[in-house]
Amino acid sequence: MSEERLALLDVYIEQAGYDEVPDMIKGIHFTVQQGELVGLLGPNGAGKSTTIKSILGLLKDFKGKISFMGENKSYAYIPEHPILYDELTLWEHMEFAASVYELDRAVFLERADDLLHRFRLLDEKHQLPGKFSKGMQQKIMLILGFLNKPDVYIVDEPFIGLDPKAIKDFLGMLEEERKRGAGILMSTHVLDTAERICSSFVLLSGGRLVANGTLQDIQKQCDMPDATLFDCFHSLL
Ligand SMILES: Nc1ncnc2c1ncn2[C@@H]1O[C@H](COP(=O)(O)OP(=O)(O)OP(=O)(O)O)[C@@H](O)[C@H]1O
Repeated sequence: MSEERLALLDVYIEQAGYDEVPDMIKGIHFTVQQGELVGLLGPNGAGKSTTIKSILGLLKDFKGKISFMGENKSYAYIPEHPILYDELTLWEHMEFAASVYELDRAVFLERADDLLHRFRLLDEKHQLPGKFSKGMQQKIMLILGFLNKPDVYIVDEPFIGLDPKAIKDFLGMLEEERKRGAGILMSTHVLDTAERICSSFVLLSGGRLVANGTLQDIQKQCDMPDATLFDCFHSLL
């Protein structure tokens, strides 16, 4: 990534956590630049979700600074577990999101149609998503996230539950958004996909930052010049 690119998200976490352990994560800083896809990696319990909660402003004892920059200073959060209203249809969810984002009606209708088509949910648009499969519900979260075309995406483990076609559609959409200039932070355990699609990585362990940089930077840090991300990950942890 070139140095002149704008940092859209600047994360500086001095410490954050929960009542019992207020410093569950500590000393974590990194940026997400325009057009960059940053993989947030680490074993179970490493602090990935806590980092995301800190960025979203959900932790009361947070110490540090989170700065969103960019044209609109807008972001979308795509959670790991779908959060849906039982009494709203898929289309009503989309209309609700559009009104929160204050999207122009014509823009909304065009994007909505495109997204429903891409994720193959056109036939289900007037149905209640409560009875949809987990993967279909996950696709709704992706659709709602992509609707606003924000500056920054924060995506928590998107691959679990999606079928291979949906993963391909999702990755295609991410690529388009990167090309548009959006920055993406994505937590995942799927290291081979992360290695293929991410431009840089933030590796956490035990609530601390273990590595931050491109695959090349991380290979250098491990002194394993041709190693895969998977091998570097295990060497560093
Ligand atoms: N609400 C909470 N209250 C207290 N401790 C919590 C809470 N949520 C998470 N933790 C603890 O914070 C630590 C980091 O958890 P976190 O969910 O951030 O890890 P993660 O890297 O996202 O893990 P996974 O890959 O399993 O999702 C863990 O030790 C966990 O037990």
